[in-house]
Amino acid sequence: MSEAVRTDAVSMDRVSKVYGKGRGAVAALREVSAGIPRGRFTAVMGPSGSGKSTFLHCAAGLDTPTSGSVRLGDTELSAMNETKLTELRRQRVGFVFQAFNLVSSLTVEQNITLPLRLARTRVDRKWLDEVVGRVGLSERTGHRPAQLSGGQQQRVAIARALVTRPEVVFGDEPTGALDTMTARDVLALLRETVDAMGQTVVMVTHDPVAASYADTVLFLADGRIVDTMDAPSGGKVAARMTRLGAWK
Ligand SMILES: Nc1ncnc2c1ncn2[C@@H]1O[C@H](COP(=O)(O)OP(=O)(O)OP(=O)(O)O)[C@@H](O)[C@H]1O
Repeated sequence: MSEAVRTDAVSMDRVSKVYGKGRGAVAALREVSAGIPRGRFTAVMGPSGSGKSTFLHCAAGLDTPTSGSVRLGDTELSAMNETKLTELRRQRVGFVFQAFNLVSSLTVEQNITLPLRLARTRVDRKWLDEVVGRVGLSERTGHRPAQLSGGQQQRVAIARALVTRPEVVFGDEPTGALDTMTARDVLALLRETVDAMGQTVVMVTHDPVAASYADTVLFLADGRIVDTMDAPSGGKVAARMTRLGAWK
């Protein structure tokens, strides 16, 4: 394997994030160091308030750490200003959130290609067709979001995240608003983007079964990574979460 292939998609080195100042200050991340391997599916779990969203936001350049270093590939994010970070988020990463965040007046295809238009990038028709086919929406490209089920809307959001060929897709509770069966379909799709397309995916979740779709689970507690688990099963993840006091 070449050096370039082995490097992490995201590396975090002693990342701390403190919200607020003085006595009201909250340390959301405390000297977190982690590598997100390329072409793998990583889940981030932990009790409520443990810092999962903050971890994801710092890793994705949506939030700036108070101290420490975050690198996307070879690019150091902490040195970038907001304009450069916006550009980087548009071009190099994709996002899937719990709320699908689709534009209701646009068709499925227009929603999917929106990041390209914002970045003034040409639509690669072949790639668009592949992405749309992969998420199973080829027959729906002219529909509006309101004409789709929740699961289909999240598929549109996943296609929109993939269309720019991002280095990493970040998901913040991407199945949080979906029923169990639909959630499994969406998780299987994320898994497939890793296995069939070589995509790197990082996902924050509360759900041990969702985490079991990942290759590796990072466990956060009180702003620190306290454990990692490879080849997770729902049962093993749930047991670990119970030991962290997540479900008292
Ligand atoms: N903008 C903010 N201002 C002040 N405190 C914040 C802010 N965002 C997060 N926090 C605090 O930082 C800590 C970590 O929050 P974070 O949202 O990262 O946790 P989480 O593990 O994602 O939680 P949950 O599972 O409940 O969504 C919490 O104590 C939270 O209250």
